[in-house]
Amino acid sequence: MSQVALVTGAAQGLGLAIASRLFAAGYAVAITDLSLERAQAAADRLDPSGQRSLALKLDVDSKADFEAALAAVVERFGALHVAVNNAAMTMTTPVMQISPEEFDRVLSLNTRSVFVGCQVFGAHMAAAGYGRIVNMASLAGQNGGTATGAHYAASKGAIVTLTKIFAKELASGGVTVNAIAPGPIESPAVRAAVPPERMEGLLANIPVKRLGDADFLGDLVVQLARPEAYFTTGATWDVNGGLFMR
Ligand SMILES: NC(=O)C1=CN([C@@H]2O[C@H](COP(=O)(O)OP(=O)(O)OC[C@H]3O[C@@H](n4cnc5c(N)ncnc54)[C@H](O)[C@@H]3O)[C@@H](O)[C@H]2O)C=CC1
Ligand SMILES: CC(C)c1ccc(C(=O)O)c(O)c1O
Repeated sequence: MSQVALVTGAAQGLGLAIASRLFAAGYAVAITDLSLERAQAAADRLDPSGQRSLALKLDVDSKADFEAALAAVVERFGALHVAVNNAAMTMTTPVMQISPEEFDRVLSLNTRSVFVGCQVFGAHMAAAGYGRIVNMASLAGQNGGTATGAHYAASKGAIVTLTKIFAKELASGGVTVNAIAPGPIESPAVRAAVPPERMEGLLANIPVKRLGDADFLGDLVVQLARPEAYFTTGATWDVNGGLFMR
């Protein structure tokens, strides 16, 4: 039986790249997203036979959706070994104009979702005595991001802290919890956020002068998901072309 992974926000972008690399590494993969149709379309492209994939609706704002997705994965594949809390939203509003409601919305979708995902998936994994959780943070959570993304940056910084807390809590259950903090990665979201005329300026600021590679992030998840990766937990893996160094 294959090892089993679940990725949130996996219908496109980095989540899809991560799901694809896990699938290529032999995992059975649950591709989850806000829209079941988009998750199903991504799963159909990845795995036309449907033998090692499962498309699910999982709105990360809903704890019930996490619980239902876990139950569906266990029913179909028998277990869940790897969970990637990837889904998030961005909003761009000058920091002094962000309303409390907008702040709450971003923190709920980006941070509370990771908290709930670690609780729900972590409890299942710890009961089984084994698991791997990877949380998607961001360079913005390390360096403060931009003046129009204060809530986004704060939401991602909090993921780094939550990752350490759950790593300690779940270690005795054989579960590791790590975060990845990417800088700008070649992806639909970066292409949408950075118009062509601003791309040169962005690249000029990156020490390696290139965008990051989404498949590399997927391969990093595959490495962190290996049983042999038991000794890295609570860590945040920077993938940012030199934009932030500890
Ligand atoms: N693209 C980049 O360069 C960077 C991305 N990141 C992080 O990587 C992750 C993925 O980013 P991208 O692929 O660029 O984003 P994206 O916007 O292309 O994809 C996000 C996916 O999440 C889904 N989603 C949105 N709300 C959801 C909800 N409530 N429940 C479930 N799914 C939902 C969307 O439908 C979409 O499929 C995010 O956590 C983001 O903050 C971090 C640093 C850089
Ligand atoms: C694709 C989005 C807008 C994006 C771009 C850059 C960063 C970063 O450098 O930290 C992000 O976190 C993003 O989400």
